[in-house]
Amino acid sequence: MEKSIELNRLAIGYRTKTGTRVVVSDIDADLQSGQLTALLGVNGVGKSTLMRTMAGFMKPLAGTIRLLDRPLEDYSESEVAKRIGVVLTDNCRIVGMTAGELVALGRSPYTGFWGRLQKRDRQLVTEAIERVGIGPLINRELTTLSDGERQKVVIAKALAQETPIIFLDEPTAFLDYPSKMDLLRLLYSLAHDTGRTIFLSTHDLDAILPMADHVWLLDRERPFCQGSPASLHPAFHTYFGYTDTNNQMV
Ligand SMILES: Nc1ncnc2c1ncn2[C@@H]1O[C@H](COP(=O)(O)OP(=O)(O)OP(=O)(O)O)[C@@H](O)[C@H]1O
Repeated sequence: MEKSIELNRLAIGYRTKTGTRVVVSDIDADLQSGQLTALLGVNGVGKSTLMRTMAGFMKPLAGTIRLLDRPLEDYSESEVAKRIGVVLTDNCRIVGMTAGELVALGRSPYTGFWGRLQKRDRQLVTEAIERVGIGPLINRELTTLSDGERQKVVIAKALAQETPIIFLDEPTAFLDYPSKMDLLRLLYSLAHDTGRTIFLSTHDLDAILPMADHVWLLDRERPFCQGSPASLHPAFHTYFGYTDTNNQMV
């Protein structure tokens, strides 16, 4: 296992016309390859902001981010796209595009947006489609799919992108229970069998805690903390009123 991302004294938030809005500060943490790390916290605490900042979509307010042992700001956008695949909650609805075409766009960091797919690109797209089980959907237009179906397509696109690191913002949000568990098993096996770094945010404690190798906790009142699910178990109760018998969610 290696550190794939390292945060030092990171502060995240927004620069607005009236000033700076700090969402979270003093984050010291790292993500390891071969592990599934879960980012937990109540609504509005800063999970998406953190993920967007770590993916280079937003600038940190302070502190540093290192990606594969180099400062994140030293990478170009396309260099980051070859290293981090990002699945956000926007749940992509591009009019006129089929599911298969969206998955194929996962290869665009290598081919350019309009680039032709080579044999290996097509093979990776096919493998991603099979792995997520969306074969029957590939000729359907994205706008005709259910939220859960579209979510799986976006995840297949991230797999086709073949990055060593994958970020997913609430990937289980639209999924029914069997699909949720299938997806978490898939992400766990991507981490453990292929050595990828998987980093996902979720409110679904019961589903994620048995699967996660590591947990990051964001809270408005308390400093950032991280650890194994077992070591943080008392904190889940303090932070979220969670017990593992009543199916409460964060
Ligand atoms: N563009 C923006 N400008 C200013 N503040 C913002 C902006 N986007 C989000 N925020 C604020 O930043 C804080 C963190 O939001 P964020 O979306 O990161 O939370 P979250 O933990 O992902 O929430 P949820 O679980 O509801 O998705 C919130 O208070 C939100 O209102």
